[in-house]
Amino acid sequence: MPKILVTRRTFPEAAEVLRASGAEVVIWEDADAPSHEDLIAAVADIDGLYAHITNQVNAEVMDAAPNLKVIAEFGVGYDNIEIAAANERGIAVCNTPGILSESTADEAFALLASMARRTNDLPAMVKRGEWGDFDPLGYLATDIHHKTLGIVGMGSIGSEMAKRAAGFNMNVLYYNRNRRDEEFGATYVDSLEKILERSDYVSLHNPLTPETTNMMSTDQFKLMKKSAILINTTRGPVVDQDALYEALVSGDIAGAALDVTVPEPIPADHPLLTLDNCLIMPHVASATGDTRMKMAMMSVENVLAGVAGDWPPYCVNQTEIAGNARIKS
Ligand SMILES: NC(=O)C1=CN([C@@H]2O[C@H](COP(=O)(O)OP(=O)(O)OC[C@H]3O[C@@H](n4cnc5c(N)ncnc54)[C@H](OP(=O)(O)O)[C@@H]3O)[C@@H](O)[C@H]2O)C=CC1
Ligand SMILES: O=CC(=O)O
Repeated sequence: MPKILVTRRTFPEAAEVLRASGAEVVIWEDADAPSHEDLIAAVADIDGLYAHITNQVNAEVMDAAPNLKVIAEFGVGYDNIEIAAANERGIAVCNTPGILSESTADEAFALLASMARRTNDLPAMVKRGEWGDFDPLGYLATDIHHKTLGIVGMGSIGSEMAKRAAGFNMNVLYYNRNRRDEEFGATYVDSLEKILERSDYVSLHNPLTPETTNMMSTDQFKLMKKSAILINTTRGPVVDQDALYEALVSGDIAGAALDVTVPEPIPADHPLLTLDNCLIMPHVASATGDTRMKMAMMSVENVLAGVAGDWPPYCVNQTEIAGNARIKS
């Protein structure tokens, strides 16, 4: 009987499908995610790992799990998994692409709109009783319509962002390393520098990789318009947070909305939390009930296929491990 570890609580429906497969299923139900040491202890005899962003699944974890055949990440980003180590060991790595793109773009666009129309800071002012008499020059916001949105990383989520921006009559630019065939009305820009210079809003949707770590730092903020707003719903380390703080305080950019930070959770005394022009959400862009349920079911499908010796439907390293895959040995 294969054994599966689920590293966070999950929907009862997903747990039921896992258990109905006949596998032995262990679900980490604690409010806190397992520590790295807890994870190492818990994987000793597992065949499948249903993993979450809360844990780094590195070579050390993989070496503690000699039977591990498949890692099914609950999410599309899998930067928390040491993919080179999985490839070396023939462990299949899977994710949940596509199904969360619309919810994630909804949140990214909501962050953009909130920063533009000041739903981030003005309600707090009203609650403090500081709403003065009507003032034609007071509480001024920034338009969304006819402004330029720069999308960095025009993949599945970036494309959904472009569609939303079109509905708001925005001009849309995008930067990818490769120009797309389907552009959703957006205009391709061939460098990060150019898109930063030209955009009123910059929304990040590229994955976290060694190349994109600290991709947004002091030099990049200085290229942006002083009126520009940054939206980051991809991964915290894509933005150099110290440089962002300086840019927000010095006025190099006007504002930032972040769904993701370093670390997560961000400590309550972090300097970014003192700024009115910075809005921070607790990594929830995909977090609607419907979408999270679909992600859970896709993760279940992936992990069950892997422990049964089949290629998981959303395997990201099938080509790399074709010759040494544990699920086939
Ligand atoms: N906050 C949240 O809750 C969520 C966050 N995410 C994050 O969003 C990311 C994107 O997801 P998704 O849209 O599905 O991924 P996709 O793979 O569909 O799209 C990623 C895009 O980024 C581009 N890209 C890759 N590297 C670079 C680079 N160095 N510079 C510029 N563009 C680059 C790719 O194009 P090309 O290869 O041509 O460069 C591709 O178009 C995930 O990796 C995850 O980190 C996802 C879901 C929810
Ligand atoms: O952060 C979430 C993801 O799906 O990636």
